[in-house]
Amino acid sequence: MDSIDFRFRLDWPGFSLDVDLALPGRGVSGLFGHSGSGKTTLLRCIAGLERAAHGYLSVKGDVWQDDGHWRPVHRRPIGYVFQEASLFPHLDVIGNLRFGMKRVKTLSAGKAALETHLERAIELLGIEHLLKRKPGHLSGGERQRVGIARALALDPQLLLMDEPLAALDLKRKLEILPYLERLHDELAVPILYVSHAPDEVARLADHLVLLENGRVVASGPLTETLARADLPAAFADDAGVVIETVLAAHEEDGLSRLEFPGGQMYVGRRADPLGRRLRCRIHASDVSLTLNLPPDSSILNRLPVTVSDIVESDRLGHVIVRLEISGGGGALLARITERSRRLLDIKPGRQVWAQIKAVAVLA
Ligand SMILES: Nc1ncnc2c1ncn2[C@@H]1O[C@H](COP(=O)(O)OP(=O)(O)OP(=O)(O)O)[C@@H](O)[C@H]1O
Repeated sequence: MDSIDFRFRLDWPGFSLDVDLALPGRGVSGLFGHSGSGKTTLLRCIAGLERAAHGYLSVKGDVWQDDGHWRPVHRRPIGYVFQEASLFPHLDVIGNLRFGMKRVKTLSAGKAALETHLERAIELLGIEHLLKRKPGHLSGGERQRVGIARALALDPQLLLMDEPLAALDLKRKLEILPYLERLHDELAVPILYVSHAPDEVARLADHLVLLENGRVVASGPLTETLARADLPAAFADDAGVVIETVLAAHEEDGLSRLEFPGGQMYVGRRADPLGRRLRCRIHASDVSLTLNLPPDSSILNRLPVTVSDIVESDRLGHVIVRLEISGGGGALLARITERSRRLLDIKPGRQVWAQIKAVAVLA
């Protein structure tokens, strides 16, 4: 009852979409896939902008469409955030926010409740100081924050975000990511977040859906799905896992120590307080394997692991090795050459050391 369930089948010349999914009714579901895999088309089906020949959609038990019933787009309580927020240039920010709310009369609660949602959206996106500005006087990141606030002010039951950072340069992306994290942490509304940037999805999502040629290739909790040895081809150079850690200590030599079930890792000094949960990303290409612990290695982060799976890599002469971290700390992926695999006799069940060359702290 608390999930978002849908089935869509749509046939166009040269492309067909055929999906059947149940997504969690809370948190962020990342929808990842290469260009043309059907991510936008799927969001448009959910929004009611495309009418799939065979379609079913229920949001937390409320059926929005099935074979005999179709709720049109203006009666679906969704917020839709696009790559670029199209704001009315002649209206100031608050005018733009209020304009979007006019249609809400048909959707939900009374006026007072809507005002509360508007205030909350303004606060969440940190745009109080921008309310009187015209869109022409906003940066790309600020415009996008206004676009997200506009979607939230409608008190949506589902927030659809289609590559909301894709049009921004890196600096603006980094500026807006903390606001997206706030949405994730503080909002009860489920978010479907489309991106073709694996690191962005790894940072924000709890659940991951991988789409290829209009079909679902994988759908599951983020950490489990990223650690599957059979999917890295889809992620190419960005293949790698996410490990949830806790900041345990700031060491005297300028490093911070992160702990997780089964081990610990060191990263450059963090400004965060001790006890903070930090999500880390470890790319498969940053993990190498040794049979014994070399006494003279400069690599600090080394974990005892057990090989559980070996799959041919998308890169010629390489394999992807899945490694279970002892103590239930999850799994790592390593991309190594086929020659190294042979020389070290890497096979399922073998206990080895994983040397981690780089750990990126995502949040
Ligand atoms: N109205 C349409 N009629 C026919 N084909 C379409 C239509 N809209 C999109 N397509 C095709 O459907 C496929 C999926 O497009 P879609 O925009 O959903 O992909 P995407 O994964 O969102 O891609 P991107 O990451 O580039 O935005 C593409 O091959 C596209 O050319």
